[in-house]
Amino acid sequence: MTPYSKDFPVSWEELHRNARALSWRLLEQGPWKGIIAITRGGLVPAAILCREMDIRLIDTICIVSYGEDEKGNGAMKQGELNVLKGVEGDGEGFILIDDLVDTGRTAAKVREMLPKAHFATIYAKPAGKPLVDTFITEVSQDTWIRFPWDMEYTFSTPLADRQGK
Ligand SMILES: O=P(O)(O)OC[C@H]1O[C@H](OP(=O)(O)OP(=O)(O)O)[C@H](O)[C@@H]1O
Ligand SMILES: Nc1nc2[nH]cnc2c(=O)[nH]1
Ligand SMILES: [Mg+2]
Repeated sequence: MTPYSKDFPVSWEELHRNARALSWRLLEQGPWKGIIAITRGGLVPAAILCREMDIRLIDTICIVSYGEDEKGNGAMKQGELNVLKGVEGDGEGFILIDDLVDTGRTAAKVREMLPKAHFATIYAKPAGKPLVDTFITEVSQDTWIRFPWDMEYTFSTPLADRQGK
C-alpha cells in the first residue's frame, strides 16, 4: 500500500521560483567549489542554481531508488538503492543538490559518500528533513510531489462532476 494520500503538483514557474530562493540562501553560505547533482531529480535544480550562482564545475552522483508502484498511477515505491556513479573526495566546499528528500534514504547514502558536502534540496518531508542542510519548502510525509517534468497539460474534470452531481 502506498503511504501517499495527497498529490502536490508543482509548475515550472513554482519550481524555478523555489530554486532561485534556494540559490539566494546558498550564495550567502559560499564560496563554493562546485555543485554535485543527484540524478535525475537534482539535474534541473542544479541547472538553475549553477546559472544563478555562476558555478561552472558540475558533477553528478547517479543513484536509483524508486520504481513504479503496482497500481501504475505514477506514484512510486522505493526499492534497493543502486549507485551507478559516485564522485572522488569528501565533498568539502561542494553543494550536493537534489529535488527533494522523502524518507531520507537517498540523503543518508550520499552523505555517507560525501560527508563534508552541503546537502540542499528544494522540498523536504519530515522524515528526511534532519539530513538536509538547506531546503526551501516542507510538505507532509503523506504527500507525493509531482514535478513539472513528470506532467503534461490535460483536461481537468470540473469539481462538481467529480462529486457525481
Ligand atoms: O528520501 P528518499 O525516500 O530516498 O527519496 C528521495 C529521492 O527519490 C527521488 O529520486 P528517485 O530515486 O525516484 O530517482 P530520480 O531522481 O531519477 O527520479 C528524489 O529525486 C530523491 O532523489
Ligand atoms: N516525484 C517524486 N519523487 C519522489 N521520490 C520520493 N518521494 C517523492 C515525491 O514525493 N515525488
Ligand atoms: Mg532522485
